[in-house]
Amino acid sequence: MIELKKLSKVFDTGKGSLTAVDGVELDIAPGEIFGIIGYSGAGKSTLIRLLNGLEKPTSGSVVINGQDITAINSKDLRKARQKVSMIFQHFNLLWSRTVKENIEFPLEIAGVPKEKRAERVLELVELVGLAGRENAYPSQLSGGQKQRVGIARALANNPEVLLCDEATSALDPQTTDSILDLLVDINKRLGLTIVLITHEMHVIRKICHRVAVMEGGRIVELGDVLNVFQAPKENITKRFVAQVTDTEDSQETIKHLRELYPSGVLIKLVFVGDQTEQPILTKLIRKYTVDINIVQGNIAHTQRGAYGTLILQIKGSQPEIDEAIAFLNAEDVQTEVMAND
Ligand SMILES: Nc1ncnc2c1ncn2[C@@H]1O[C@H](COP(=O)(O)OP(=O)(O)OP(=O)(O)O)[C@@H](O)[C@H]1O
Repeated sequence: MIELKKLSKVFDTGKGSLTAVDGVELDIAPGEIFGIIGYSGAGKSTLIRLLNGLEKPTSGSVVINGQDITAINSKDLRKARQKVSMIFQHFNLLWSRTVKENIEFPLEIAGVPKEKRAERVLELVELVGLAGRENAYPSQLSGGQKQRVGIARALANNPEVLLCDEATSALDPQTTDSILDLLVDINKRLGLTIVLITHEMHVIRKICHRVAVMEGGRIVELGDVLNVFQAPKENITKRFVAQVTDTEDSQETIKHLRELYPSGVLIKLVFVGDQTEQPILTKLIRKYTVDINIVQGNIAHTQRGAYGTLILQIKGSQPEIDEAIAFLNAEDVQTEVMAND
């Protein structure tokens, strides 16, 4: 669906050149919700602007549905852009137009006849849950409602790809969740491919199937969301995962837990998918003569299944503890001893 090949963008800043996107190779499948996460300056916005042809690459190509959008003339590019639409952090609505008129705008530009436009606007208003608010002006809407207008407008010309540029960053947590639910719903109902950029791991966790982590213009880690949560490789990815799971493995945290739980073994367990629903700890306690304290726990649900971490204090004789850990590993629970007395 989307193929990025050796994609680079170098800006001439006056003080020298700056590589914002550096040799990115990426394939995004049709119907996928793909997230790109990175801190400010990582190159996410530049990458997304390259994806919709707003920015021309210095080298490499962007192929969408077999068409290289970096190698076509401006007329064809305009056409290709209709297949790729976008929603923005600050909504970018026309303030002097009502909800209905904002949604109608891209249809007018595409030359859709008036009657057809009215029909389509009605459908879109229903789809994004704005029925009854058609004649309101953006200034009369909440942030979440404004983004719903943005989504309806982006879907007006039946795009194949929806790009989301920090689409929920200006919203409160509850509204963020409702907009993310709407995106998942649209993805399922319309089979739309969604590519989003964000600096919030919560967004990736909640709706993405796969994630790429960007740093210094490069993709430094890429994978299925559940795998990345379970076993982040790069330090930057670990920091993003910690945003959501809350079980930071920093020396500071371990020291603090050790002070609170000074004896026995402190062990971190990682459960994935179906395991999160199994009574593994019950089995463990029945089988081995060890005492267990639950020190910290967390479960996160992703589009690819659940992911949980648990920190336990296990007390008992060393051979019993070793056997208990071997049992957990045999049950495919990932374990990591954080401290041992
Ligand atoms: N038009 C431009 N001219 C010069 N430098 C640019 C331009 N656009 C972006 N940059 C630089 O490219 C780098 C990547 O910026 P980009 O906006 O893509 O990052 P980002 O990950 O989206 O960060 P943010 O979330 O802060 O926008 C930054 O160092 C930025 O200053």
